[in-house]
Amino acid sequence: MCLPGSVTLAAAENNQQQGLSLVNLTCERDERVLFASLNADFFAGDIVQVTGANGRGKTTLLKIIIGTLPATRGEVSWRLNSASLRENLLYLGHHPAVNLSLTALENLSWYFGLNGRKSLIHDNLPDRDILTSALASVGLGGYEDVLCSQMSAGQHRRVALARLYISEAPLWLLDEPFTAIDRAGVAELEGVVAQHAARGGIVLLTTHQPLQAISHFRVLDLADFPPAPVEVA
Ligand SMILES: Nc1ncnc2c1ncn2[C@@H]1O[C@H](COP(=O)(O)OP(=O)(O)OP(=O)(O)O)[C@@H](O)[C@H]1O
Repeated sequence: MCLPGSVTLAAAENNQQQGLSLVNLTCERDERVLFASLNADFFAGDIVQVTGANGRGKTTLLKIIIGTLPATRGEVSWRLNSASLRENLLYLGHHPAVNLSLTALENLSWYFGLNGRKSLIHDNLPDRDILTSALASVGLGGYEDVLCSQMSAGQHRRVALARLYISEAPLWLLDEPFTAIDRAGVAELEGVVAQHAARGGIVLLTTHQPLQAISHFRVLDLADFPPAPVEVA
């Protein structure tokens, strides 16, 4: 099966066999090569920190992996135990993507397609309990019904990160997830990432901060995949 960009899906028999391969991936933007001939494999249990200086292409790489940007050359090959990338993938983008005109609970509800309308959330107590608990886990207990327009940047990020506590997707792609999060919050969230990998999940994340609370992770440094030097005649 082919998806937009350079993404293909292959069948995996179970969660443990799920994974992702980047094959000879090269990306040019505005006639500038960001990275070239990037090969990497990701397996169940992997935590991979994608590193590189500002503008090196970390966000671009994640977008290529999920198929919203095309690679110039090469292939992204997912191995999934169901045909749906959407079911298997949790992607948190660079921006928290919080709707300011909705409450924290409505935003979280919307993410999961439960139903963003307040009346239905309130009628559906089991869902509300699950979402309320997730918000409490990111330090937003008591903020369920507060409009996001009345929250800080760090709280917006926390609303988005609450998804980590209720996601059943095995594959997490997190672009700068800890931006605007205080130190205690980062340590807690690193713990959630580590637990997810310990259960057989795969996490790719970009962050400029060193990981403190995660003991086993790999680094994918985009500086290791530089474009070939231009030959001067
Ligand atoms: N919307 C865009 N249109 C064209 N080029 C873009 C666009 N966004 C980014 N770029 C280019 O792609 C390059 C890589 O950007 P990207 O956001 O992937 O970098 P990054 O490594 O995630 O950076 P940062 O650490 O600053 O978030 C940038 O240097 C920029 O020149």
